[in-house]
Order: sequence, then C-alpha cells, then structure tokens
Amino acid sequence: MTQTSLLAVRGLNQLYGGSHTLWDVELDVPAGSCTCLMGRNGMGKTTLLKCIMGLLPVRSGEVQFDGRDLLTLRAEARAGLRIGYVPQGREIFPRLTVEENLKLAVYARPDKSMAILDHIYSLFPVLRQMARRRGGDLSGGQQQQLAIGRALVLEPRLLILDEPTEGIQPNIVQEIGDLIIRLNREQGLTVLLVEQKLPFARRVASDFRIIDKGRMVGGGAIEALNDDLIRHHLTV
Ligand SMILES: Nc1ncnc2c1ncn2[C@@H]1O[C@H](COP(=O)(O)OP(=O)(O)OP(=O)(O)O)[C@@H](O)[C@H]1O
Repeated sequence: MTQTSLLAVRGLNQLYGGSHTLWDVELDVPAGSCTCLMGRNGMGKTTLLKCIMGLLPVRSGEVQFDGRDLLTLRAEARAGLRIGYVPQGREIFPRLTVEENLKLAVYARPDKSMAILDHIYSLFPVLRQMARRRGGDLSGGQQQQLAIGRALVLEPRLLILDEPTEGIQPNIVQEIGDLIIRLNREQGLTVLLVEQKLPFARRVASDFRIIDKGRMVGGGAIEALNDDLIRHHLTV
C-alpha cells in the first residue's frame, strides 16, 4: 500500500462459479480523494465494490483499509471500521418511513446516538420534510438521498457510492454532485464512486480508474482522462 492510500486493493481475483470476473485488480484510493471508478456495463465495477465490502467472496488478493486487512473481516465488521456503502439500486426499506430507515442505521453506531439525525437532515432538508413518509413513496432521487443519508449516519471515513445518479432526474443529480463535492472537498471525506456519466465524473472526481473486462487498464488525476482512454474503454 502506498503511504497515502486509504483503500488499497492488490492482485484481486474473483469468480462467479467458473466465470472469472476480476483479474489481478489493483486499486488505490488516495486519502482525501474522490476517486471515480469507470467502465462500460458489465466490466466488474459493482463486483469489485461488493468484494471490498465483503458481500462477495474473493479467490485471491488483498484489500487494505487504512493499513488493515479487510478480507479476514465479515461485512458488518467492515462497516464498523466506518466504511459507508450506498449500493446500486439503493436498497432502502420501502415499507419503513424515512426516519425509520435512518434510525436502523443509527443502531449500527457504537453510541446509538440519534443526535446524528439532525446533521443528516441538515444535509438533506427534503428528508426532514419526508421523515414520516414511507421510503417506497419517495421519488428515485429522494430515495438515493435517503440511501446516502443512511450511509452518512455512520460518519464514514470512506464513502463508497455505486452509480448514485443512475435513473435520477437532472436537478437531483446536480444536488447529489454538490453534496459529494461538499463532503469531499470541504469535510475531507474520502469517496470511491462508480459513475458512468462523464460530465458528472469530471465535476466531482479528483482521480479516475478504468476497469475493462475485469482488469484495471488506466487511471490518474481526473484531468488526465483523455479522449483516447474514453474511446477505447468507455464509449459504447
Ligand atoms: N451474481 C452473478 N452471477 C454470475 N455472474 C454475475 C453476477 N453478477 C454479475 N455477474 C457478471 O459479472 C460481470 C461483471 O458484472 P458487474 O455487475 O460487476 O459489472 P458492472 O461494471 O458493475 O456493470 P453495470 O454498470 O452494468 O452494473 C458481468 O459479466 C456480469 O454479467
């Protein structure tokens, strides 16, 4: 692990049954960065995030968070290290209210302190307005905000977001971008983001990594994401 990486993946291999999905993957997420993991559909982005979170078994390799080996820890213990994860599709509880969804996350905090809810509502005023509505009754954009708010309840040191803008109306995409920028640049939260929208990635990210057919094929500062890389690995 390089000195400045908060998260480091080394030589990671993953298989779904006999199908080899991730090949010797290396990934560094520098502390304080907003690192955007990019790649076409089906290239292994979600699979890599699930391996990092302990939601899928890996065949070989290492995952280190702040110098600690994650692969020996169960998924709950990884969240306990304050790694917040917002999965693709959001996975909120549709029949529970907004506040109940947030409170469930509070019970995972060591101090179980509900005081954090005020902070979450200040980041997402719409969630305060909707506190008694059922999660399933919110719009897609509001559900995404709830899923991010729920991850922030743990006051994560690393926030992992899987395509937070997918299927969301443009004004909420803008708001989510504003929030990521605020959390990352003003509050110093390290972010690992899977994102396919180039303008969004360019706006919020400091660094990029490209995965193609399960292999890491490029990366660097976001300014280095050039047309050649885009043509070869990102456009359909
Ligand atoms: N549960 C599974 N069982 C078998 N194969 C799977 C499973 N989930 C994903 N795959 C396969 O693994 C590969 C990588 O999928 P993954 O979802 O990680 O891609 P992705 O880059 O996140 O794509 P997307 O942007 O579409 O979510 C794909 O070929 C996919 O079909």
